[in-house]
Amino acid sequence: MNTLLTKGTIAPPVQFYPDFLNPADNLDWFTKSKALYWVRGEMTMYGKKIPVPREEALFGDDFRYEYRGALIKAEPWPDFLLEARNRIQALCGLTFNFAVGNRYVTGKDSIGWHSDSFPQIGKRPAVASLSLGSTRRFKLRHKASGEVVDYELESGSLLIMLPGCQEEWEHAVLKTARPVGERINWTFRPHREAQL
Ligand SMILES: O=C(O)CCC(=O)C(=O)O
Ligand SMILES: [Fe+2]
Repeated sequence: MNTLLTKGTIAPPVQFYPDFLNPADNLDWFTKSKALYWVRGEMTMYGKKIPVPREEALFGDDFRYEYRGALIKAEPWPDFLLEARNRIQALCGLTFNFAVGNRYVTGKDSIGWHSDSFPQIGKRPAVASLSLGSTRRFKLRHKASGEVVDYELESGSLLIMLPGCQEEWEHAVLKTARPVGERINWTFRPHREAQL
């Protein structure tokens, strides 16, 4: 399965495991993910409050986290998500204490160009991204050159953004007019406890 679409001259600092999950866990974890409590939040754009174009769910170790400007206590890990976190840690030797779930219900749901960088995530973080459900296109754009590299993230695939990826690249899952089913993505991240 070759899911890298564009061959650029600059290789993004990622590790890609297209078949990370076995078929049984793949289906089971998608079903369990869908059954969690998801929230479509609000964000401010040009001074206006608009719905976030995806649903979110946050889980993590027993810490206080800062998310979208608010201090939150992440929900405790569901068993399957802890298992996912532990397997990913064992694979790459990095540690993650927080997971952000994004649920893209239709092709209209998306996440715009951004980097996962804010003080609490620490310097040069690694971020591991596990995809479940429908395939969506994940784009990486090199900040300095503008070069874009696309990955088709199929269900059960794991893409690890290594240190340097957030600093030198942006990423996005853009809206699509193609008929696509629901997709859930989990990003496992390091996160320092927020200071009050
Ligand atoms: O859905 C994805 O593949 C990416 C999600 C993402 O970039 C994020 O949560 O910061
Ligand atoms: Fe991101």
